[in-house]
Amino acid sequence: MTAAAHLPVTPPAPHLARPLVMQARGLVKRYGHVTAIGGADFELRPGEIMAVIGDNGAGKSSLIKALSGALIPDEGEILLDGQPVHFRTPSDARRAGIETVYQDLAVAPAMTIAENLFLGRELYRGGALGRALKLIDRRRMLTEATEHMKGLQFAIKSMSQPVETLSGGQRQGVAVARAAAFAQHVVIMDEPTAALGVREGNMVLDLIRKVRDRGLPVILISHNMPHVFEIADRIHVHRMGRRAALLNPQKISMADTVSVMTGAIRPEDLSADVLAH
Ligand SMILES: Nc1ncnc2c1ncn2[C@@H]1O[C@H](COP(=O)(O)OP(=O)(O)OP(=O)(O)O)[C@@H](O)[C@H]1O
Repeated sequence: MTAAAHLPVTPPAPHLARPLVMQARGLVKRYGHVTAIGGADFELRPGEIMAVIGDNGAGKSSLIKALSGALIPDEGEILLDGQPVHFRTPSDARRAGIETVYQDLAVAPAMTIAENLFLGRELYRGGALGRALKLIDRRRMLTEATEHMKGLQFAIKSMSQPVETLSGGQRQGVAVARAAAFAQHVVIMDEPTAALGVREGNMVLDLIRKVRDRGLPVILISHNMPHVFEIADRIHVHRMGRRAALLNPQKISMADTVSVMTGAIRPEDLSADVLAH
């Protein structure tokens, strides 16, 4: 037996042992003289809500675009379940199981909730011929939409209701529910509560928590600090094109977080206990 076999083995903390769902290393994106992403790192663990915060122009959107295939980085790498991926379009990212909910609601108001849930992924009846003839299986879409919404405890009377009859929060809820239905790996949400009132914003936060609790990790870009602190497991602070700090919202105050974001507190001056691991 070798000496090493006698060494005590300290198992890593359970959350550290979990593999990363998504990781970005050293991402760079330049537009002429402007560096939108300047060597950014990012990581996402299974089943967590990772908030991404940063001042205007910090480069949050650019980072998210790189992770969702809407932008091709000049340098760096993105790993999904530990494997390098090279997204050239948002469809590439969707095919890899990454769904994005954009700030400007991507719902079709005149269509029903069920149709919106299946928008671009309609179910057809009658096999290959039915698909060729575009025989949409409305009944199955309605049943599956109802089941899915029930699973998320989304209280809506009828899935055949046109989305234009819903409140802003409910519409955003439909967009979130659609992302949750099709995402295999990651849901990215860009300011999902920005245009909503207090009650509706809370409803969408609840829905995001349910998505997380069903095991899907969520990346949440938000300027709304109370929302971030209410819902995030970890906070990625983006500043000047890169990750400035990874914070633990259970340990750091909202005021200090904002100071890190604006540069009033240098990340290296933070005490170790407020950093997220
Ligand atoms: N297509 C582009 N062409 C030129 N410059 C760009 C482009 N996209 C982003 N930038 C620049 O890159 C920097 C980061 O922009 P980005 O939109 O990613 O920041 P942000 O943190 O999302 O800002 P905001 O919160 O205001 O949306 C800014 O200086 C921006 O002007």
